[in-house]
Amino acid sequence: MISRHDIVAGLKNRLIVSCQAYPGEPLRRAEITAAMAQAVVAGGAAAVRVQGVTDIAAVRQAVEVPVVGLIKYGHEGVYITPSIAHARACAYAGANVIAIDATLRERGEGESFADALVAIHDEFPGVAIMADCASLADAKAADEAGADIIGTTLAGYTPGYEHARDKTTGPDLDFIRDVVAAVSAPVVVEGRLHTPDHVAQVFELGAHAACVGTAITHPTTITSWFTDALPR
Ligand SMILES: CC(=O)N[C@H](C=O)[C@@H](O)[C@H](O)[C@H](O)COP(=O)(O)O
Repeated sequence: MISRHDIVAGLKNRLIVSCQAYPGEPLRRAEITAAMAQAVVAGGAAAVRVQGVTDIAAVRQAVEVPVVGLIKYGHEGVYITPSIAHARACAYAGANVIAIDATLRERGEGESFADALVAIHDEFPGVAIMADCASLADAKAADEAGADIIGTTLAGYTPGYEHARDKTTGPDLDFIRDVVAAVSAPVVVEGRLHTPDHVAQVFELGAHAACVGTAITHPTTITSWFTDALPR
């Protein structure tokens, strides 16, 4: 079996594509997510990021590339794989990498990011952990805890958090620069990468891999970018 270190090494200089539809949206069906995953892999995606056990299981069957799994539980506070039980569910569904909120915020179950990391590494040694961070403090703590990947996913999305960063238009380049300089784990840049130029920029800053969601797989938002350009 391929080790979690090999999974992460295989993502170097590659693109991960997040295939997610949100609650109530027309594309929110596992077979559609699986087809979307196949489509982005055909375009060169080296891994796919998928939310929810049903979608993770469907995508695991549909593509050969690593699946970065997460469970969103609610949409406020700590909502990305907020407990060890959620992380376990991702692993059982077939995720090769599990994305977990790595902010230093309080969480309901009282389990920290580090608790979840230790539990999953212990129970599923082949599964890598991606620390979804919102701040430099999160990234340093996650690196210290032994995260396999440091992700910039949550920068700009943690209102009220003492370490919160403003939501930049496009990627938060200052944050990315600081994280790359501060941690030893590979950095996957995720969040508001809307153009190929954004992707090129973050690799220049030292990203290990880039993860793009909305700009590739969320047609409602992409359409609104175009309708916003129509004459009024
Ligand atoms: C903040 C949060 O909950 N991010 C989520 C994480 O899984 C997704 O909604 C994003 O689409 C994903 O991070 C990719 O980012 P972007 O869609 O900007 O390329």
